[in-house]
Amino acid sequence: MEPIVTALKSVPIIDLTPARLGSQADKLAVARQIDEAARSIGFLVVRGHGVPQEVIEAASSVTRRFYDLSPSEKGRSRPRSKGVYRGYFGLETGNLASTIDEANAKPDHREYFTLGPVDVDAADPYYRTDLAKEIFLPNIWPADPQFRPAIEAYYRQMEELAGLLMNLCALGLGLDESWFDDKFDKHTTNLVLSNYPDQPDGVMDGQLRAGAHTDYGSLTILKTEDKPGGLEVQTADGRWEAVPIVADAFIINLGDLMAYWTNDEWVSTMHRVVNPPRDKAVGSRRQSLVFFHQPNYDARIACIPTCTAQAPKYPVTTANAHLQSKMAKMNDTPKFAEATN
Ligand SMILES: O=C(O)CCC(=O)C(=O)O
Ligand SMILES: [Fe+2]
Repeated sequence: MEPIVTALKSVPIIDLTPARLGSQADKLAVARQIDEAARSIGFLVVRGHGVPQEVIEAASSVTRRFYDLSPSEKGRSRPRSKGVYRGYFGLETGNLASTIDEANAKPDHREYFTLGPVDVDAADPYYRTDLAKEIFLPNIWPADPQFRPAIEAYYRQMEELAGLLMNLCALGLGLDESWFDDKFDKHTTNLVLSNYPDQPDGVMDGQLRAGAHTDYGSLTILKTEDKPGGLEVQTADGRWEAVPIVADAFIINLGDLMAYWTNDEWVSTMHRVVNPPRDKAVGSRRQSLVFFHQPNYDARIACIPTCTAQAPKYPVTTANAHLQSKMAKMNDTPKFAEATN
């Protein structure tokens, strides 16, 4: 049976099938729907995406198995040195609301596992500079022999879907569909597997599963679960609304770089993950597979040629400079310092 679709007019559900299998005109029609969502709410739900269900299920199930391990077993996947953004980070190591400079932001009631690109060609000189070596760090893999193949397969499927979405974004913005290609051909995307545990004892005052924030990259592809205590977006008039969970679909949202590229014609929308109601706190455990599509580290982020109706608002930057400024705030927590010592 299909889960209930929460009625929410502001986050549209878009079928990608015509963009994958149809004519150029079909593709353009889908691109227009994406453009409309991107201008109004910055979130969309996509179905007909072509990602095999078994790849999603395998990635979800190894993730679940990983989070079922004891704290000390999970701790074996912790990074061994400071500054290594790979592997397992425990509860309250991250503080998403601090990335929007929220005073008094509490660390997130979430644990996560993060990995970077899975097909780096170590012989390519691009990856051999000192900066590139800091960015393309080797991934950390837990002992479960099924974990790495399932997660790598999922990562590669997300790369393909993200490529399609970026082509559609380019078309939606009136650019050649390949406009973003050379900005993502050596992308630095992190896949974050997040777990929001049950909250039998409640949480600190003001603490959330994930504090309000915008995402830092170009776009985010999210696979999550329909559980009490879920994802909310902030609408233009400041209200928080639940994002619909649709079977066989992914939630997509734009990140800051899209707002910079488009001079705010497209929105990087504020969102958060709320706590379950107290009477549903047990059994509310929720996991998310979050693909933060992030350009090449040296990609130049400047107002794109079709978005110059107003004078450019943002100084020119690079993808990595923006990411690092956000990560420094996100990881400025006592538990992050402990975890990476
Ligand atoms: O778990 C979710 O639903 C979304 C989490 C999120 O917004 C993030 O990790 O950036
Ligand atoms: Fe987010």
